[in-house]
Amino acid sequence: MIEFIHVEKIYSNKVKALQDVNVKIDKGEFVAVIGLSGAGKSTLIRCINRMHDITSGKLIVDGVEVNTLKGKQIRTFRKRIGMIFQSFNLVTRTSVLKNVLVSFVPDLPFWRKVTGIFSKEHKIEALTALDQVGILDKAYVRVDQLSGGQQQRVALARTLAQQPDIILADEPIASLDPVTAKQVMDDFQRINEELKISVIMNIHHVEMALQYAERIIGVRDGKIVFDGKTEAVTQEVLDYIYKGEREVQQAVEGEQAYV
Ligand SMILES: Nc1ncnc2c1ncn2[C@@H]1O[C@H](COP(=O)(O)OP(=O)(O)OP(=O)(O)O)[C@@H](O)[C@H]1O
Repeated sequence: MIEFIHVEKIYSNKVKALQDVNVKIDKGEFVAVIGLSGAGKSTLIRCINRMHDITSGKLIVDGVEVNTLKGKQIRTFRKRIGMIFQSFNLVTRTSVLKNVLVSFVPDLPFWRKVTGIFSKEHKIEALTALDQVGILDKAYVRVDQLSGGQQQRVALARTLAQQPDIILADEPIASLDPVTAKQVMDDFQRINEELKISVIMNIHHVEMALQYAERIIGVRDGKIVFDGKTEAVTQEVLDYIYKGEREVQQAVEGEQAYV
């Protein structure tokens, strides 16, 4: 479980990116975080794996208070949390398989790191991850010969090979065409349902968020202004998240989902 308790994040330039954030996310949930550009969505998800330090409050992930972790503890903790980016973050001039095998590098003995030789078990795990996202046949293809959607699947396979409990996805479909974006969202859904991995996704495509996530968190000016089931998201709710219209706020007073 991920729990934010009165979390605040102030960047060194004094920008308050998160203000009094209180959220609990259970294992296996598929959560989409939506809101305007600059609302604090990336900051919210990047605090979970300690890419950013929180300024105050508590952030607890599976019983671990994230901000008390140090050095090697952070690396061990991060292995359980996969991260997917808009830009895929792959080494494009090498094979798909090698890109997935990279996820094992931190665990390798020194000589294997130096020689780049991976064990048969690691290769099988990497190929299994590629199979899980439907691109096993591309294992020996160079990444720069793949489409954007296929590259995002390689990134997803690399994360799966880590066997994470949680996947954080920061705008994973932002640079994909609508058809490919849908395929990648299908992958996330399958992984979430079949492997019971929690997915917390920062996403600008509201329709996609509503179609795939079971829960929506709306962020505005660093505050959570909506947190509820996807079915509860109406046009009024979206106006509230994106525009913060006072009339809307008054109209929905008393609704539990608004916070
Ligand atoms: N490293 C940083 N240093 C200083 N300010 C930052 C940093 N990262 C983000 N900010 C600021 O914090 C606020 C929240 O940014 P964040 O990137 O979390 O928003 P976002 O909702 O993810 O936006 P987008 O949808 O454009 O990615 C913004 O005002 C942004 O300018």
